[in-house]
Amino acid sequence: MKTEYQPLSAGFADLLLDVVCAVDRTGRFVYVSAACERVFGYTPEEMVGRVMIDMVAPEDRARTLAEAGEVMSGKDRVGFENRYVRKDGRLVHVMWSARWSESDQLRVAVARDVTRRKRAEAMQAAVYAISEAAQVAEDAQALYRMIYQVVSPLIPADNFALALRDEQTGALVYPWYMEGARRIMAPRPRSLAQAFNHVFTTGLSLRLDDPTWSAALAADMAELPLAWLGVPLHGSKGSLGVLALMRTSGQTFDHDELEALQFISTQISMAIEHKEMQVRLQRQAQYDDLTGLPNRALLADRLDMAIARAQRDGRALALLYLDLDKFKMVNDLWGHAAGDGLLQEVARRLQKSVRRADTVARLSGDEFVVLLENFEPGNINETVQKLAVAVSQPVMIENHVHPLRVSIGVALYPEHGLDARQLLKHADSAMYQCKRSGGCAVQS
Ligand SMILES: Nc1nc2c(ncn2[C@@H]2O[C@H](COP(=O)(O)OP(=O)(O)OP(=O)(O)O)[C@@H](O)[C@H]2O)c(=O)[nH]1
Repeated sequence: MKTEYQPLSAGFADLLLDVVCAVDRTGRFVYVSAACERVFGYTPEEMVGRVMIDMVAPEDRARTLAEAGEVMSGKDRVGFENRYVRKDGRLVHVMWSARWSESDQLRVAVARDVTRRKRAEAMQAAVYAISEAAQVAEDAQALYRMIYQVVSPLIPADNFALALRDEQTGALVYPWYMEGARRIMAPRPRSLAQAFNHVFTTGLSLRLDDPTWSAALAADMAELPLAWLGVPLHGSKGSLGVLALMRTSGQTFDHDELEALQFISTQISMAIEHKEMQVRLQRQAQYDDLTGLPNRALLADRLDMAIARAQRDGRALALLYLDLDKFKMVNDLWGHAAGDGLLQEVARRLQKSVRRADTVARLSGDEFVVLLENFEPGNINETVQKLAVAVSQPVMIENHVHPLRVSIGVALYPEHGLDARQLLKHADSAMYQCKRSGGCAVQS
């Protein structure tokens, strides 16, 4: 039975939450239902007559035209997704159901806003990507870059900056940022630093569209960042720093973007903390806490590599084993802290006496090793003498001049050994011989 009742003509289309639309052969909208204003930001009057493809995000245009071709060839299509640029400049993710009406010579379609679902999927993927980055990033800088690569497609901005708490001073430092054409981070006006500090000290997110902040920025810089979004990074032991995005295009950040950045910042904080701990542990495993010099483990690695290079290039290397004479007396007379200070001073003196490419390591207590690469064996006495003189300068301890002496034993590659163990053993026993004989400077 044919009914006279025509639902669409009764205004039903305008009650739908999805957008109903029709596009003619030339690609222009000829009809759009009222929901278009919610989805695209344009009223039906503003949309009708416009060329559909002009409203599609540029990156999605080619495949959108291909899809339109499929529909016009008579295929009913459901589930195609693309992005439109809304009137306010933001992107909206749309899922389509469309078919060609031969009688009307129109493409008729229903569009559903799937931005929220897309965002939720993107957030999940971002959280996963960041936790993976924390595992695979080689160092902190690599991790910061990966964080940027995850965040930037999620919340587009032309400036991105990570500000982190400096362990020594407790103040914010800026270890990583990415700038757009209009540079903001490098000049870093005072008011911008204030915005970072505000988020850092309050632990609260900030969207910089507050007119008082903007005025302060305007006074500081000619090219004002019109939008700034900063979220705190909370670590397990307090504030880690701030992650901020800046737009100079005039487009502000919306509440959804603030929420997205806040959501992902938890994962970012965990990743940064994880990496910081890894770096600390790595450092502790390779360096001596007191002097900052390479420890026995790192020396072993460097020595192996140096021997391999010396062997390949047919060059010599020298290993000097140093032990302070009567160091125990310093501890006994002036206390352990004074002894520590003296060991640090010896480390400084040794480092100043060799080339940057050479290695000065602390093995334990008052024992140090110096590894000299590309060494001319004929210069050994002169070199040892130079080091002995540098180390043996008297030190001031609590306003007393304390004399300092050192025993040094030398091993040369390949003369005294072909591997690390042989060389260390030779240099060590040469040093003991030196010490037993009452403090000679050179003994190989
Ligand atoms: N202050 C300080 N002392 C240390 C540290 N590590 C080891 N020592 C002390 O350094 C001393 C090293 O021992 P020895 O090499 O036998 O002392 P020495 O008086 O130099 O003896 P000789 O080498 O025979 O002249 C010991 O008293 C250790 O307790 C440290 O990190 N700081």
